[in-house]
Amino acid sequence: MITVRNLSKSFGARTLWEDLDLTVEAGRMLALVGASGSGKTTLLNCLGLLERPSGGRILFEGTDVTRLGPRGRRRFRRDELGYLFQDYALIEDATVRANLAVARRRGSPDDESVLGRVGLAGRAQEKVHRLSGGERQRVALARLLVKQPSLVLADEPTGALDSGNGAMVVDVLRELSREGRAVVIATHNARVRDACDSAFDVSARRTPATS
Ligand SMILES: Nc1ncnc2c1ncn2[C@@H]1O[C@H](COP(=O)(O)OP(=O)(O)OP(=O)(O)O)[C@@H](O)[C@H]1O
Repeated sequence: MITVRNLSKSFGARTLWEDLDLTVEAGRMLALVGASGSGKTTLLNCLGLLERPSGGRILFEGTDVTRLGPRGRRRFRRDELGYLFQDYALIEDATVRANLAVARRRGSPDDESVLGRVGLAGRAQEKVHRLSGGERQRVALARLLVKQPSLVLADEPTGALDSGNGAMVVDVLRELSREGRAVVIATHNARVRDACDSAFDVSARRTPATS
């Protein structure tokens, strides 16, 4: 699904990582681990084409997506990618239903089934800004279930949550991987790391990984 070859990233004179190689196949979950500041979020941003690597290639189903122009990058993000960030990235002053509608595409499951899956049955008409942090993260999860992206990138998705909500996030990400999506999760949480098929230590940065 996604393969990284000889990837490097520097900010000025500071090199975060270089010669980074990893592969995540469809149906697999990879944990990105490593010390704070080692560049996990930066790697996720490179995979999501939000940031350009300093060198190397990112192949998505054989295509080097680092070479895409602005339109190709937008299309890749729109059609293939799903994000789960700690700040939820939701439209705060819109309803839960409107937030799900943004991700809807042909063949998406209906709102009530995904809201039921994340424990928000009957909440579609509520405004997102009135929801708690855990509920917002569940809306973000529901949006992933609606979008059904091929590649899911999650940055500390359980960081601000209690253990029940954290376990639900991991369960839903696992469900998405079982359905054939590749899932990459940056995390400091040992339970989340252990729930993944394998872990890649960004601090080590020369260790090849396959998931
Ligand atoms: N646009 C930027 N310009 C300069 N430095 C940056 C930029 N973005 C990130 N960095 C630096 O790169 C380093 C890695 O940041 P990143 O957020 O990727 O680390 P991380 O492993 O995700 O950290 P944490 O576990 O604390 O979330 C940090 O030192 C950060 O300050």
